[in-house]
Amino acid sequence: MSFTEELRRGADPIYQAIFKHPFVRGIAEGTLDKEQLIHYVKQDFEYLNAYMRIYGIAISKCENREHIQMFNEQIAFILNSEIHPHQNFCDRAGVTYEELQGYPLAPSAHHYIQHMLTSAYEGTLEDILAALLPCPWTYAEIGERLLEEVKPGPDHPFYEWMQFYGSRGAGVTDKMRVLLDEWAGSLSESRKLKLKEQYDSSCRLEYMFWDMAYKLEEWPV
Ligand SMILES: Cc1ncc(C[n+]2csc(CCO)c2C)c(N)n1
Repeated sequence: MSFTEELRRGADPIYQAIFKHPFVRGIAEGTLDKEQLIHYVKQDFEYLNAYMRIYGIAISKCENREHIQMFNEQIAFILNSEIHPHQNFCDRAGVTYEELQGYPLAPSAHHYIQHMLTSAYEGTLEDILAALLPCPWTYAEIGERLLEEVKPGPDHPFYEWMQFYGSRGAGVTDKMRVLLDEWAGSLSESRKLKLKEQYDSSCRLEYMFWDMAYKLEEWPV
């Protein structure tokens, strides 16, 4: 089994909890409230800004152009394409995308971003990939499962969202996995354990991000 297969298998209980989460079920069933969609997009807009900055830190640690290009392409993809699923949520909530931009981070989004930033500033490229990987991997699996289960037509309120994440194949997930598997091959068991901790934390924080949006989580004071 490859290193990233081991990571995925070890985190399976978290993946299963994400698939069952009421926000994800709400996408399948088209039952999310306007406020929940708005909270998600406000927080995710900031999350994606942070994600691009972390790609930038990763670029600063790259030793060849092939790797620089991969991270650079991913930044461009976030800027130009990841706006489509957000637009789907905005349309359903009856708001413009622009009015949801520039809000402060809620606790779980804050925690997730801090976790990725710590990996990026303190770690190596392997640490960064381990912390970034659950983002595309969980969304690709959610999208594929929802397309398979719901088989949405264009009249489903979250048709575009499901098409976007469910039909791109493994894409960036595979690119990150190939690199991480290659690099992890020469690492000690204790370093691999550290990478697993980075990966598992991001999986848990993916769960928390859905939960934050569903419960409209804010700082209590
Ligand atoms: C909390 C959260 N997690 C994952 C994604 C999905 N996503 C964000 S960037 C990206 C591509 C990485 O190059 C993917 C798949 C999201 N939008 N929000």
